[in-house]
Amino acid sequence: MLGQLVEPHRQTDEKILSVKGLEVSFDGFKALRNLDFSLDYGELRFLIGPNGAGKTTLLDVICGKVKPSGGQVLFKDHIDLSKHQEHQIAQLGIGRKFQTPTVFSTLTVFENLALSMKQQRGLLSALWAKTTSEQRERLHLRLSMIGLADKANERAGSLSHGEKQWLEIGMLLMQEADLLLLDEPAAGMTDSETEKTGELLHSIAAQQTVIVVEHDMEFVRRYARTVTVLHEGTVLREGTMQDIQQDDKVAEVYLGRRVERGA
Ligand SMILES: Nc1ncnc2c1ncn2[C@@H]1O[C@H](COP(=O)(O)OP(=O)(O)OP(=O)(O)O)[C@@H](O)[C@H]1O
Repeated sequence: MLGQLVEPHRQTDEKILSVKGLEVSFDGFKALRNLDFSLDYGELRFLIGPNGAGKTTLLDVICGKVKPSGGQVLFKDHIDLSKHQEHQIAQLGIGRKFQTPTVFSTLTVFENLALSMKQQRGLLSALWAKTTSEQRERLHLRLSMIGLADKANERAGSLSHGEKQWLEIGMLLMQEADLLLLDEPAAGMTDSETEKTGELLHSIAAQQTVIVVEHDMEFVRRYARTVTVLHEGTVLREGTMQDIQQDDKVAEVYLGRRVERGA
């Protein structure tokens, strides 16, 4: 099982996510229109765009919360996500983390992670049954990855906001999701927590694929590899942050209004 965690990325042209001509309508209003988007295995992709651009709606479609009115969303080149319910999509290997952490505050950090472990057993037996040595190894690996190894026995409720966010990311990692969808993972964090989060995203992307929706342009500048800019429900531009910052159209619709250009 541990071998899965260090599996090298595949070298083929296979995409982990491939979105074509995606349309989403809310009572006739097109929140997403003719949107094309694809993601290679092991990518760390930042999704940015002005308010109402469609970022959350795109994540909602990927995780099954919103059904498209047109187009195609393929996971691993062969799974049509529009045909699956939200819980099935989670089981298929797509994990979503919302902005507000939802950890079990009366349980310890370790127990929260153990409960999230991908397994056949029910919740209670997962908590009380003995973990195998292999499972403990996975738990400790994730604990150190999220920087909470020395807080394993503390109640999650006593953690700082940033630590709760990391714990929740760790819980997603325990589910062994292949694709993680993170909504503003560094929101409300201190500077040092923000830095650790940026580093954590990069270490996750060494093994899994990550999409991050982000408003904090300083965070994007520091940690983004490839950035996709959405505007009015479709992709406006895609490229490195440097490309994006130099793009006049992006400056016009987005960056110019939110951040000083070239800063
Ligand atoms: N359930 C809904 N019903 C009606 N309209 C919706 C619904 N959800 C989103 N919208 C609209 O769809 C558009 C895209 O919204 P979305 O939340 O995806 O944008 P966003 O890029 O995530 O914005 P923000 O950065 O402000 O979170 C907006 O105009 C929004 O008002």
